[in-house]
Amino acid sequence: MPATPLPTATILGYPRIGRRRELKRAIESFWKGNTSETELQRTASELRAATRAHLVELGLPAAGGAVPESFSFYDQVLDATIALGAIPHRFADATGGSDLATTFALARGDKDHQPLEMTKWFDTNYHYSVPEIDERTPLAANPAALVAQLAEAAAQGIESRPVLVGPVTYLLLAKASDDAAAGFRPIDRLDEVVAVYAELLAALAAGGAGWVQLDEPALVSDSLAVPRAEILTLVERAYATLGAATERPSILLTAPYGDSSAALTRLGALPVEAVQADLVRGTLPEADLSSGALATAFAGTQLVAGVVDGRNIWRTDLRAALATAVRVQDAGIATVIGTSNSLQHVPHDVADETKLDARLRSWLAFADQKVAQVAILARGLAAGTAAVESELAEVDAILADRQAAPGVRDAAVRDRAGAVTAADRNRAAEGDRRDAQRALDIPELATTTIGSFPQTTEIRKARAAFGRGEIDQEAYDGFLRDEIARVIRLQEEIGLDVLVHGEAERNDMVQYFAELLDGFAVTEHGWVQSYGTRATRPSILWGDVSRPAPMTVAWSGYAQSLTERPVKGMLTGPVTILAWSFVRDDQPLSDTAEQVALALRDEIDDLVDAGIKIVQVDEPALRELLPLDADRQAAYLDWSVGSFRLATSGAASDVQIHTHLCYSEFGEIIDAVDGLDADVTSIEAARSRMDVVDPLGDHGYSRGIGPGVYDIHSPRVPSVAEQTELIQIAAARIPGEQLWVNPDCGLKTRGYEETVASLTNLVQAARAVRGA
Ligand code: MET
Ligand SMILES: [Zn+2]
Repeated sequence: MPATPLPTATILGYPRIGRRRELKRAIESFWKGNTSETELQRTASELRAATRAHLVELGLPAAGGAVPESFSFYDQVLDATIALGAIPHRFADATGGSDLATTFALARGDKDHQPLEMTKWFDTNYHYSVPEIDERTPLAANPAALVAQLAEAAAQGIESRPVLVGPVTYLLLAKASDDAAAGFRPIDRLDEVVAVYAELLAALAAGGAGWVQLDEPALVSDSLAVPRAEILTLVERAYATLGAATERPSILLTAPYGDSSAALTRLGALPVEAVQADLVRGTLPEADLSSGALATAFAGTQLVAGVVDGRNIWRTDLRAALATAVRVQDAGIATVIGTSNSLQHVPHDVADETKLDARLRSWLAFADQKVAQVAILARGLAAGTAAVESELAEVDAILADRQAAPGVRDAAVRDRAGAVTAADRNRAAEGDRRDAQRALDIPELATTTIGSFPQTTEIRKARAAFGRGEIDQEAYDGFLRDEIARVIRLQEEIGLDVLVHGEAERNDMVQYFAELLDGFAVTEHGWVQSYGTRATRPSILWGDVSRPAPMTVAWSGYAQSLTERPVKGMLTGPVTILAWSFVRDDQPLSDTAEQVALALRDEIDDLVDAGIKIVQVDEPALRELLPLDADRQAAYLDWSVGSFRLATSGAASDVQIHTHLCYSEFGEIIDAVDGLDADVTSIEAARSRMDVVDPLGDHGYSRGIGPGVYDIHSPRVPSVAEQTELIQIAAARIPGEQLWVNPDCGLKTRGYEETVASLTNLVQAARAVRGA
């Protein structure tokens, strides 16, 4: 039993990067050698202290473990790797010195070591460093950082709660290292890993921790290697052991990012002191709630009701959130107000957005506002709804204002979306399109790129100068036109078949469109960590979406005017625009996607009128938004594919529609990819050495396909021989007239030298295979 119960207000985690991305700057300056490790540690420690004090100021109790210790230099999964001492053998000679040095060595690699792979964390746009585990990976508890942070907090008069990715999730997110025997699965080492967690917990208890938080989002996912029912059994096994440990803090077990309702009663029965449920994405187990089974399971266990949404930036409907928490409490369960997941996915503070429209701003809640909301709800839960009636009424009024505000609902947009018919989602038959597109005169094994060319310092400088008003529109446009002309000439010289304009005008493939569409707003400081020191600034999609004017036609049309070869128009698809923005929560995502699709449909029309014959609509986030919950996947794939088809089906048969998806694990969505009905699809494949061509071959995929032959994630230049071999692997399974030759993804993060060398080799490789 907990010595002290968890206070009734908590959050699962807070942004780590700093209000002005101080941590990013400090780390990058350390990487450059401008500051010492001691200085970096001092900055980090100051940032942590400021965060703890700020959370208390915002209403989290200083005592009792309400304040999470969720700092990370780089990534929380990597932190768990360090805490478990699970350093892959291949890094044995690369670690060194301190935990921090090891962290950066694993995250970034060096000339002799590929870094740990990075992949998306559940259905978010945050990337974690994938642990590599085999039978012999060392495991040894390393609680130093966790204990030190606890002591730091104590010195500040705050009793904080260390946060760690839990053992089951950690192992399910790991991959078997290259040294592992065939059939080895990291999860096979669960018992050993749990023993190390027990040691970590003992060290935390000795260090004075009253509570520890162990995150097990694996509990809500159907997308992991182990079926969900089995994950629950593994969690039960792990926490039976951890719960039985005598030297440990009280355990808060969390199940963020999705629906744990089917597991919640069993989780409540575990020998832990608190369990969190995401009640935004998820629901309560109604039958067990009304029968009393949930209360029985939770006897002696607190339930952290995750009623404040940690994934979006809208003010919580406090009345509804409180009602949910009250239902749990009235069932006889000790209830704590919490967030649905860590606030690491939202920016710091709405108050920083002084340039945002005041009315829009009043509807928003970033991390700080969400903490304050948690505190209000906790007061309401303790003292009754009446005690917080004025706060609830204030939110009621704000939500009503939002619903009634101009632009939130645009009759013309809604009428048009309402009139969409099935015919609007269908193009002519595939064969007819193939015939009509022969006029494009595209060779077998046609070579092309994915869209962006290197974003050079000069491009960034020009954009910044234009942003500051130092150069005018005319000068900036002239700069971009010169850049486009250069990129077109370069592609002709290299000998590519289908050209691109290079995307020099785009700061970001989503934000560019968000700035030109109605219904979006852009923030000034709304940074969210994407991975390591990288952050993105998602736009806010707040209203009905429409296109006041063409967005890309001038650039693409200009590029096409410079060459005889076809230039691909380049658009970002509806799902990706939604996935990488903060989207409205007052209507189904599918409705929002339809509006974006209609705007893109008009853009394609205008591109074609301007002489563009090939249009690529990128959907790299199609896989990312796939719900973790298997029950919700079919409906998602249906609307997401439908929105792509709505965007692209206005194109006549002689217009070739391309799409691009940059990941290779697409076996599970191959039917959906087929359903997009794009004439040509490019996908990532180089790193997996064309693994995707087998599923495609088995599937009998009949349209154009461009499996990447050039890994653009590193500056390495792939040789002609290497790219030839990859093309040959693909050509063995896919007929030449269907096969395209292209890199894995866009080139914007690459330098020119390596890009030119790699593309030159790519063209030669395609010619070699064609000639063979
Ligand atoms: C993340 S997918 C990127 C596609 C985009 N057209 C580019 O080349 O950059
Ligand atoms: Zn890509």
